Amino acid sequence: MPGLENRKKVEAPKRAEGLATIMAIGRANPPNAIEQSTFPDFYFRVTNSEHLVGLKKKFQRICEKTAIRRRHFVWNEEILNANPCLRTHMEPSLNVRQKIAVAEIPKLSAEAASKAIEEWGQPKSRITHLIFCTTSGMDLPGADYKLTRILGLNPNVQRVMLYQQGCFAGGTVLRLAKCFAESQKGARVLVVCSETTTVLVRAPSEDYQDDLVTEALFADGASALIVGADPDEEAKERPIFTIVSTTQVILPDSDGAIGGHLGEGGLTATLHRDVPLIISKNVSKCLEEAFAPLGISDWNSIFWAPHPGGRAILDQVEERVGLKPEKLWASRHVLAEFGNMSSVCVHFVLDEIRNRSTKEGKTTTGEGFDWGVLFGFGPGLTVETVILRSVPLN
Ligand SMILES: CC(=O)CC(=O)SCCNC(=O)CCNC(=O)[C@H](O)C(C)(C)COP(=O)(O)OP(=O)(O)OC[C@H]1O[C@@H](n2cnc3c(N)ncnc32)[C@H](O)[C@@H]1OP(=O)(O)O
Repeated sequence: MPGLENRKKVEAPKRAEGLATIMAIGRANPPNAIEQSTFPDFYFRVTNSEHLVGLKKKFQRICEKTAIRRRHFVWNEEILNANPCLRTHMEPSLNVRQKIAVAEIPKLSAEAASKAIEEWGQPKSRITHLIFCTTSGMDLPGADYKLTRILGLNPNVQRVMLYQQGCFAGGTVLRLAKCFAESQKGARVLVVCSETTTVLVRAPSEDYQDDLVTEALFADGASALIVGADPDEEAKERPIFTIVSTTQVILPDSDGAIGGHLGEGGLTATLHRDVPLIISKNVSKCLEEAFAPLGISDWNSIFWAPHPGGRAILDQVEERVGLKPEKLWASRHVLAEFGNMSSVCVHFVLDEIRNRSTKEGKTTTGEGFDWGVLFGFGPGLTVETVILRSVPLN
């Protein structure tokens, strides 16, 4: 049949030959930074909650246990004062939160994306796909559209917008980027995560003390990566990590352990006390399944990039898996210096790992190790496991 051959050509675009690689990493934080040691005083003062003496003491205890030193926010005291509904516990405030997030999320992402594009060193016109992920500021058209306009990307860039995924999505975006990069020769995917606590910040309440952990942990930031297969050596494209495999799983007996509900009072998060236990109990199985095809079972012989959701999660993973104390240094560092920036964190962790590897003269971008693992943890409980391969440094 004469038309059949043409149809075959249409149906089978050329795939990339190699695996997807991360070619650049950019990051951004808003300028307002608050030291965790002063945060309880600030938070209780600005929300007119100083009379809740016991609650403040509890909040101080939680803040001290977070192992966070500093967090950045797009909101500041002036914004809170100008919008009193953000300083109450549950007053209707979604319109105000939306307005701030819708304006700030694209700005923050543009800063991170510009840095990634600069490191990549190629013309923006080579970007074929955009994956944008945020838990804040749903809007039409979305933050993916706004970023495309701000950066001046091609109008035919193929966009995917992921709203409301939570912290595991730092892995999800890599899973999707790998699909795009490998299924179309020459594809270059701009991956962006941008998160703000504008949806979360509210006054403390005696009646809803679970919120204290949320207020003590989360922070604002953005990350951007360029992902593509078959690096163009002539154009000086240089891979940092290869994305070898990706999987997502819902953990057993974890229903409702992490959740978030968006309503008139903003996003209320549920973080069950057993989250660190549930994650640490299941990490070994995720590792065994992911690394079995590679014949790797010594978890100290790989580099580690787990989402620093909270200090207790890192502590319990380290203990259960039998990791040497230095294995989680990058996740602990990002937690300490930036707090839990949800989907953004794991990309900061990768950036720290490759930077320190270069600085300390290691043989590979993965601290001298060949293989590594990135874990996204989030609502469900859902885990994203991403196996990475480092690149030799010379
Ligand atoms: C949003 C997403 O999609 C993905 C995410 O990243 S979700 C975030 C995941 N992170 C977590 O779930 C937090 C993990 N937990 C931690 O890191 C630690 O438990 C912590 C830093 C919060 C506290 O440290 P700790 O070593 O457990 O200290 P501990 O002394 O036991 O607890 C301090 C106080 O916090 C309270 N607390 C601990 N975990 C709590 C929780 N999940 N909810 C409410 N209160 C909690 C304790 O009851 C205790 O209160 P008192 O002092 O009044 O007794």
